[in-house]
Amino acid sequence: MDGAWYTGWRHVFKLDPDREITDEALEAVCMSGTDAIMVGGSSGITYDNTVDLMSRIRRYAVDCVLEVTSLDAAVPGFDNYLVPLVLNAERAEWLIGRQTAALQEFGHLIPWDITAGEGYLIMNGDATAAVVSGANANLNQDEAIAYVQAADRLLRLPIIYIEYSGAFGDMSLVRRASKIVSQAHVIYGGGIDGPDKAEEAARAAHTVVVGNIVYDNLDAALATVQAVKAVQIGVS
Ligand SMILES: CC(C)=CCC/C(C)=C/CC/C(C)=C/CC/C(C)=C/CC/C(C)=C/CC/C(C)=C/CC/C(C)=C/COP(=O)(O)OP(=O)(O)O
Ligand SMILES: O=P(O)(O)OC[C@@H](O)CO
Ligand SMILES: [Mg+2]
Repeated sequence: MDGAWYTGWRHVFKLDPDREITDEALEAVCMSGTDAIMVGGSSGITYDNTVDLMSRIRRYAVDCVLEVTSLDAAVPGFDNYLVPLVLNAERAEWLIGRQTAALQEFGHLIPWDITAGEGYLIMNGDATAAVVSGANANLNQDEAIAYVQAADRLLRLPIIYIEYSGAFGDMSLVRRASKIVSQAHVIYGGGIDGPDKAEEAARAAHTVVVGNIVYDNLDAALATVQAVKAVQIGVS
């Protein structure tokens, strides 16, 4: 693993431009000590709601990263950009088709030095991202690990995102993934509802992403920051 901009992240909050957040809640999230705010969502993302959320986060010093899921919402001005590729999508459209279509239109504008691809392995079939991309989440652990190895060793993607959005995942899979990668950075997200699950995930993944609980229970969300920072990943 090199010293790329994401390698120091242990804890990240993901905020959805399509959901409401008060100024007070946003301030608490941005001042929480998290390593970065990732802006992204699977549906309802527009240029206007993305610009609006970015400019509100920009009042704070925290790094602000856009996960680009729609060309319409490719907003300039973020610190970094992440482009998802769904590894276990049923159709190539979600693995590489939409991305190459975007490059034909936008390729000359992309700030490559602050942009990285992320190989999404979507393991919760009920997650919006799984439904949108038709991901085959019905994988056993060995099959899932084969995707991780393909992304790391064959495609040499810099980031592998094990996504259980809405449900807490199999930490033994995440641990195995973090242990087996040769160069990729493993991000885990899904179902973290407070410090206990955050700590468990932090022992298994390089980076832990906390999303929906920000909107459902802010205090529990804020408590995940210290929980993650207090432990080290338990793989080597
Ligand atoms: C200067 C300038 C204009 C900068 C922009 C530069 C830039 C980097 C442009 C990118 C160009 C490019 C190649 C874009 C590709 C865009 C694209 C259409 C990609 C496809 C994305 C994709 C595979 C989407 C599928 C769904 C998915 C994996 C989403 C990931 C995010 C996610 C899971 C969010 C969580 O969603 P949420 O709504 O919270 O879900 P729940 O309901 O489960 O909570
Ligand atoms: O919303 P939750 O379930 O915390 O998941 C976080 C993130 O992985 C979503 O893309
Ligand atoms: Mg969400």
